[in-house]
Amino acid sequence: MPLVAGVDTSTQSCKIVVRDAETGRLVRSGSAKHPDGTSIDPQHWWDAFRTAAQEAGGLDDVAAIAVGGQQHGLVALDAEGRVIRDAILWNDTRSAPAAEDLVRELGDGDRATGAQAWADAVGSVLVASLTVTKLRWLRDAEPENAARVAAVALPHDWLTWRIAGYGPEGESPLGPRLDALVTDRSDASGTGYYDAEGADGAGEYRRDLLRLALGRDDVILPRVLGPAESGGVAHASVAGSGVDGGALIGPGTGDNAGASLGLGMEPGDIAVSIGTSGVVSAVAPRRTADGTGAINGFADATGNALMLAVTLNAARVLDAARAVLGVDVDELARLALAAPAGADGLVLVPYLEGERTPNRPDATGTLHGIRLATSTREHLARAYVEGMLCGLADGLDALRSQGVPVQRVMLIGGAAQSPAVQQVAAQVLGTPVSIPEPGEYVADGAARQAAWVLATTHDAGAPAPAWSTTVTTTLDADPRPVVREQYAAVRDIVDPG
Ligand SMILES: Nc1ncnc2c1ncn2[C@@H]1O[C@H](COP(=O)(O)OP(=O)(O)O)[C@@H](O)[C@H]1O
Ligand SMILES: O=C(CO)[C@@H](O)[C@H](O)COP(=O)(O)O
Repeated sequence: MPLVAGVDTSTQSCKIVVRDAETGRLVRSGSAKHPDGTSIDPQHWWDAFRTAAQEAGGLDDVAAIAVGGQQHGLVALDAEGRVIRDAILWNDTRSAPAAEDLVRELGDGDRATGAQAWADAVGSVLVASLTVTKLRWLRDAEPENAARVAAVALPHDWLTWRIAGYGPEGESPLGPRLDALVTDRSDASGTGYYDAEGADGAGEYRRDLLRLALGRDDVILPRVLGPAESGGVAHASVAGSGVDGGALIGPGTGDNAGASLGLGMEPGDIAVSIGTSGVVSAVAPRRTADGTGAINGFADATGNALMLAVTLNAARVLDAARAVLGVDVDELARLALAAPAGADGLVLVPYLEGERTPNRPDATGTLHGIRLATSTREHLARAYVEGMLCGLADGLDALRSQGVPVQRVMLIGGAAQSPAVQQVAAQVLGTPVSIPEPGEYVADGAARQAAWVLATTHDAGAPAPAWSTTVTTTLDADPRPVVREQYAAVRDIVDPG
């Protein structure tokens, strides 16, 4: 049976799965870490990809490959295909003032008008995460770099381009063919200069908005491929990666659309992903245009919309708790579950890295309700888990308020493996919580896309392969209203909006 590879070039690491194209059976996998930081030389992604590919036993035998990746990061390339500066990632908030400027400019000076205009145009009100704000920041803060920009890519576009053999002269077999850059509708929809539903539903770049941000629009943007359209072939001599020539390359995806494809999500399903970002997402036939900014109206990887609420503070909140307490993930979970729901009033508002939803780029976290009785390791652990999940519960409410049906929640991402996260999720989200078997669902979605691309070489209209997802545990809803009530009270004190 042919094999396919799926890659997740995420914030913290690169993960690769090799699966049977027909059944979806996992055959091999590998991963490698990325350095910390909110701006990073993309060379690290390439190095991590090659290491992960080796750990996965090489990719010589795969018939197709696709890359899912962290969204929004700005990879600015010069005419020689060189990265002009470190990529500025989705969780870098330096462009928050630029986002505000762009919102007001589109509203002729009025913020509310501008916010709705961006939501109508591209599905999202601008915050620092979106690529277009990073271009405005570049124009203002680094005009010499801005003047050198010949092409703008996202992390998954850039890695796909390198796998195809393109890159700077001397570092790649095929050289700097900028017009060979490709992307997909899902990741393009997170740039802020692509309307996934424009051009009668076909999707179109909004070069006027790109020009508004950068001051010019004479830059190459990746060609947007269809959901199962091949972007070429992996190059045979990609040094050290083990990708053999002839492997078809899929369009790739933004990571959240990748997870949605990997999980096989249908309307009514909600994915709650707890990785570096916290993401509450749902597939819908059309996006809404939420002028409040709580919901991003992106595209999925199949032709639908993907509605998301995204927080900056998720798994790393728990990493911070572990650092404070000096414990590993198992002990953090044990401590959190040893304290009562609500932690006797100890509440964390977890804006440790600023926040995106709500849009508070300069906010800091707050620990409220410290008393002698709550000054225990157990209470602290519980407060961190509950605060992080309450931010996501607010996101789920925002999705509901946009009319998104909520039938079941699937918990994924690194921190979803924590028993404390699982149990507290059932308490604060107010829905049954399903835990799919541990896995890399973004990489799985990319692999499924690769299998889909492969299938279309025999049958142009083939559907995505019907791989199944195994749910290992389902927790009944276990609502504890006190947790969200006291969180909301403290949140509204520290962040009156
Ligand atoms: N059992 C666990 N409990 C809590 N956090 C965990 C656990 N396992 C992994 N993590 C955390 O999950 C994060 C990595 O998740 P991942 O989804 O791979 O992130 P990303 O996709 O953003 O790179 C890390 O911050 C890690 O510490
Ligand atoms: O910004 C978003 C989505 O809008 C994030 O979800 C990024 O796409 C990063 O994802 P992870 O690496 O945390 O999974």
